[in-house]
Order: sequence, then C-alpha cells, then structure tokens
Amino acid sequence: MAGFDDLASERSKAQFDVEEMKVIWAGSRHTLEVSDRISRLVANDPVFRKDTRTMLSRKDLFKNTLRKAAHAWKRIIELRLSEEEAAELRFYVDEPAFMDLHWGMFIPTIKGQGTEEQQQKWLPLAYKMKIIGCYAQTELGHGSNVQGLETTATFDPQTDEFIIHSPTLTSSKWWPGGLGKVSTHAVVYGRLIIDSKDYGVNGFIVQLRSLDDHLPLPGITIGDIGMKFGSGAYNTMDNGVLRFDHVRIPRDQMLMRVSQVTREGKLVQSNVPWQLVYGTMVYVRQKIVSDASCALSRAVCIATRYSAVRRQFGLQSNGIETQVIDYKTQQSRLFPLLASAYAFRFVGEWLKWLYMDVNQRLQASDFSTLPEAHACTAGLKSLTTSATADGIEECRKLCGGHGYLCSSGLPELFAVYIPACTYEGDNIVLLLQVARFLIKTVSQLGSGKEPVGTTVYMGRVEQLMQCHCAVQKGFLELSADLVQAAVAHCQLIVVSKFIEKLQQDIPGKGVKGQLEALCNIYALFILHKHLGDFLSTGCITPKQASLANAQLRSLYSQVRPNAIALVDAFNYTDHYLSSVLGRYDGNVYPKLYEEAWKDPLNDSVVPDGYQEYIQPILKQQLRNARL
Ligand SMILES: CC/C=C/C/C=C\C/C=C\CCCC(=O)SCCNC(=O)CCNC(=O)[C@H](O)C(C)(C)COP(=O)(O)OP(=O)(O)OC[C@H]1O[C@@H](n2cnc3c(N)ncnc32)[C@H](O)[C@@H]1OP(=O)(O)O
Ligand SMILES: Cc1cc2nc3c(=O)[nH]c(=O)nc-3n(C[C@H](O)[C@H](O)[C@H](O)COP(=O)(O)OP(=O)(O)OC[C@H]3O[C@@H](n4cnc5c(N)ncnc54)[C@H](O)[C@@H]3O)c2cc1C
Repeated sequence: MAGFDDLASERSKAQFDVEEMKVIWAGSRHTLEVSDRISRLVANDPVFRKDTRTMLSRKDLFKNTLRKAAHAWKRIIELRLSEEEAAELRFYVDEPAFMDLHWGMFIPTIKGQGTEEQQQKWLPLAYKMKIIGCYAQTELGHGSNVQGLETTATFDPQTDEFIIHSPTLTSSKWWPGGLGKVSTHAVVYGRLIIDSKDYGVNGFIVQLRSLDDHLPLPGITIGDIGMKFGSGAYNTMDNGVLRFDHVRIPRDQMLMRVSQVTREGKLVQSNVPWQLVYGTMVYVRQKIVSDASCALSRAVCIATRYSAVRRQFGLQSNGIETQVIDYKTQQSRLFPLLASAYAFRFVGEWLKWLYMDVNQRLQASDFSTLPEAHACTAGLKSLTTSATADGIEECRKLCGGHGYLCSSGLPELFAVYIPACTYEGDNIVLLLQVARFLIKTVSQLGSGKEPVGTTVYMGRVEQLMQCHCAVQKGFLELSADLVQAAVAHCQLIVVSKFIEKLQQDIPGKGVKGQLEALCNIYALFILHKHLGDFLSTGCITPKQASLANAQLRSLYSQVRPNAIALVDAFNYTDHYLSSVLGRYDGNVYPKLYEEAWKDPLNDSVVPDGYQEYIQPILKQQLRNARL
C-alpha cells in the first residue's frame, strides 16, 4: 500500500535520533512524558472524539463541548491530575471552551491583580470550579483602545459598594469567551468613578449568574454574540454580550493590587506601575506564542506527511511517480514553515522564561524589565500568530484539493486559529506598541543609558540616531514603516533565540545538526523574503544575496531525508492531528474514501429534495410550465 510504504521508508532515512528530538521539542524529558501520556489518554477516550464536529448544528456542537468539558473535569478529579497534567488534558481535548478563559484568564487575573486577601477568597472557589469566570474587557465600541472603555464602576460611599453600569449601547461587553452561556462570574473592566471623578480603567469581580439556577442576576442582560467564521472551529466557544443596569457589588470586589479605594472613598496607589492592570494580557500573549508553534507544527506535520505520500508526474524507472515532497517548489514552501515551527517553539520557551523573570522582579519591586516584557510579548504574539495563520493556509494549498476537505483537518485548524491575529490585541496595534518602545530606546541613545536585553544591538548601530530624528517628524505619518521596523526587530529576537538554543548542550545523534539546518533555513528564508529591504539598505550585496539563496537550496536538500522524522518529533497522536492526510501510518486514500461515505449527505442514495427540485427539471416540467 502506497502510504504505508512511503512513510516507513521515509522514517528509515532519518539521520538523527528522533526520540531525543522529541525531548528537545517538548522542552524536557519530564514534559515529554506528561504530554505523551495525557495525549494518549485523551485519544483513547470516546467522549473526546471530534470527527463529527464540523457537521453539528451550533446547539449540538455547544452541548457536546459542555459534555467534553464536564468529562475532562471529572477525569482530572478522578485521576488526581496535577495542574500541569490538567492543562495538558485540556490542550489535547482540542476544543475552544469556557474552561480556557476560566483557567487561562480569570484565575491569572485574580492572581496578578488581586490583593492577598482577594486571592485567598476567590482562588479556592475558582480552582475547585465552584465558580466559573471569564475576562470581560472588550466592548462593542472599543477593543484595542482599552482606555476608551465606557462601562462605569461608580463608588457609592453610602453603601460601600460599586455600581456597575453600561451607559450606552457601545459600552456593552462584547466578545468575552465563556461569557455567553456559562460563566457565573467575570472580571469586568470599567472606569473607576469616585465622587464624579474618573480614575481610568480597573478590574472588578462581578457575579453574573445565580449559582442555584444559572439565571442572570438582577440588572444583568447576557447572551451569545452569534456564529463565527467556519464550521465547528471557534463556535464551540460562547463568546458573549453583557449589559449592566446599575448592578451593585461590594467594594472589596474591585481588584486592588494596583490601587485601592478606602471605605471613605479615597483612592490609594500602590508602588506597582499602573500598567499591571494590563498584566493578564502580557501573560496570555506569552502563552499565545508557544501555542503558535503548536498550531503551525500541526499543519506542517499534516502537509509534510501528505507530501511524502502524494505522487504526481515524473514517472521514475521503478514505474512510480514522484513524491510531491521531492519537488523543489514544494520544499521551498514547506521547509521554511517546518523551520518556523521549531523557531517559534524556542522563542516561546524563552518568552516563558522572560515572563517568569519579570514576575519575580515585580515581587521584589523591580519594575525595570516590564517595558521590554510588554514589547517582546506584544511583538512576538503579533509575528508568530500572523506567520502561523498564513502558514496553515499555505499547508492547505500544499495538500492540493484534498487539503480543502474538512477531513484533512486544515480548514477547521485555520478557522479556529485565525482570530489569534486579532484577540489579545490586534496584530498591527501590538506592533505599534513595539515601535513606540523602539523609538523610546533610540531616543535614549547617547544619553548614557545603555540599551539592554533585546535592544542591546541598538548601541552598535550609528544610523539609529538619524532614524530618531526622522521619526520626530511624526509617529503616525511613519507608522506603516515603523510597523515593518517592529517586525524586523522581532525577527531578530526569533533568530537570536534559535541560535542561543543551539549553544546549549543538545544530546542525541545528529539532533544538533538538524536544528542548525532549520535555524539557517529560518534566517535565510527571512532574508530571502525581505531581500529588497536588505539590498536597498545596503545591509547585504547582490552577491551575498545570491549566495544566501544557493545556501537555502542546499539546506532544503539536507532537510529532505529527515523531513518526516522532524515532524514525527512533534509526537502528535492521530487524534490530536484529526487529519486523514496527516495520519501516522500514511494510509491516506482508503481512509479518505471511507470518510466520504460518512457524510450525512450520503445517508440516502437519492437526496432529500429530489422530488421537489431535481425531478421537475429533468422531466422538463418547469420548462413546459413556462411554455
Ligand atoms: C493560558 C492562555 C490561554 C488562555 C486564553 C484562552 C484562550 C485564548 C483565546 C482568546 C482569548 C482572547 C482574550 C482577549 O482578547 S482579552 C482582550 C484583549 N485586549 C487587548 O489586547 C487590547 C489591546 N490594547 C491594549 O493592550 C492597550 O489599549 C494598548 C494598545 C497597549 C494601548 O494602551 P494605552 O494605555 O491606551 O496607551 P499607551 O500610551 O500605548 O500605553 C501607556 C503605557 O503603558 C505601556 N503598556 C501598554 N500595555 C502594556 C502592558 N500590557 N504591560 C506593560 N506596559 C504596557 C505602554 O508601553 C506605555 O508605556 P510608556 O512608558 O510608553 O508610557
Ligand atoms: C475569537 C475572539 C475571542 C475574544 N475573546 C475575548 C475575551 O475573552 N475577552 C475580551 O475582553 N475580549 C475578547 N476578544 C476581543 C479582542 O480582544 C478584540 O477584538 C481585539 O483586541 C481587537 O480589538 P477591536 O475588535 O477593537 O479591533 P479594532 O481596534 O476595531 O480593529 C479594527 C482595525 O483597526 C485597526 N486599528 C485600530 N487601532 C489602530 C491604531 N491605533 N492604529 C492603526 N490601526 C488601528 C486594526 O489594525 C484593525 O485593522 C475576542 C475577540 C475574538 C475575535
């Protein structure tokens, strides 16, 4: 059978130790063991099947998601899974759901923005899921511009309460995941008003639904915002709308780590920067970068395996056609994506470290690295999600016609992934934040303040001072170019972190060599993509450009025999991939054929509607009627 033989033969060609590469990909032997065990647990549990997801109505789809979430929670309790194992389980269930926001944003917000007392009160309830929370920041009228939010939280000194109110239609909370149908509580961002004075945006814990019958509490209007892009995909999530009509909450439900409101209605600022109100976004952006490597590697795994199974043209001496993976054009589209998946993995690892480091410093009242952490998380979130969204679509095209079938797994992966370019900060808005950070750094050159961390190279580039003068003309006017500069800065971080990874001790036969090849492919591909910029700025000569392209072609040949093993190293189960084209065993054609017959349209041989709409045409009744 073609697929079986092809992938088995590909695996036998690998020039490196795949098991050791799995450890590198996972981050450690321990993480590999956990993710391997939990992914198999999910794959073998029939409740977590996802093969009919794209065919269900929204209501059935959503109910099925609730069933899976409840089952996941039951298994987590029964098996006494650790926090790490539970997170892996939710990851491999692979279905966006209210749980993501509860664990991924509600809990981290209370941890990051709540006082010790508030954490003690709310976290045990949230950890035991006695309450379910979401993150209600975005409104109908404002998402990117957080300081433009209109929801108000007015302090009432008479009752020692805040009155949460939606004064306009555009102040309706709009988008929060988990809000529409499930959450009992939310962290709501609104304008803090004391004695008619507006103190800007802060977070408040607000109960939304009764813990007895799940009905909205008085003064609260709540619902789902409707179908989103694609079938299945992000429609498993109840993104919601929420309006408040003078809803009262106790004063101690304002998250008070950054600033406190006293019983007398006095605002007291802590010594922490006010930007910590934005802290959850930094945390989630960091997480999104690691997730980008998962989504991209998944698409690349499907496209690489299928490219080795698929044969078109080029009859060889043995009478069989050429595997499409052997075409240089296929390699030049696929291998940079393979390299990007690894690059994003390693930059994600580094970003996780950076985030932990900044958090430790914050505990010790050292706020110096916060601006850099913000710029890195914002910029890398933007770069990696844009590249991943484009990369998934490229993988679909790399799979030809079959890539367009839902059973390839790629349409749903694309539909579920693309909002990552928008949520947690629109990618352009985030790059503008990076640009501001870069300009600020440049403006300080020569003042004796040496650039550090990811901007250390700036101290070595003389022309940057002139750049600063040019930007004085107007940030907005030059913003399209500044966004490009921000992307270039982030690309430099990605490449540097890949190189730093290679400087670590990397055990396993041939593993380091493969990673070096991928790192070079990533760097040279970026150079190739932006050749015009490199040449026009005199950073490289035309001769160097052509050498770089020749080197890239030679690297593709080096990676070719290892391509299947490099995607096997992701260690994905067939359940997680949910793709007929990406099956581990390569048994593509019989399974594609089998899948087609499962479509509900094939339940009957003659379709519903035949008598009303097809037969009259064929019998020419319609035409005769007109004559
Ligand atoms: C576990 C993870 C998984 C979980 C989640 C599960 C599923 C994920 C799926 C979906 C979740 C999606 C959730 C959401 O989308 S939540 C909503 C997210 N919303 C946004 O991202 C809004 C984007 N907008 C902003 O962040 C800000 O409005 C802004 C664009 C940054 C502008 O801020 P603003 O205060 O108006 O103005 P600036 O003058 O630009 O900034 C002032 C000052 O603050 C600094 N700054 C800005 N942001 C931060 C930050 N996050 N941290 C630290 N510092 C920050 C900025 O640099 C500036 O500093 P200066 O020194 O220059 O004054
Ligand atoms: C699937 C999904 C899940 C979400 N989940 C949540 C959630 O759980 N909680 C929550 O609070 N929110 C959530 N959101 C909302 C999300 O965070 C916002 O949609 C996002 O931050 C973008 O904001 P916006 O919609 O206001 O876009 P806009 O800012 O209106 O963007 C529209 C266009 O304007 C451009 N633009 C905006 N400002 C500027 C500028 N200053 N300069 C140049 N161009 C600009 C943008 O680049 C974009 O092209 C979710 C959104 C989605 C799609």
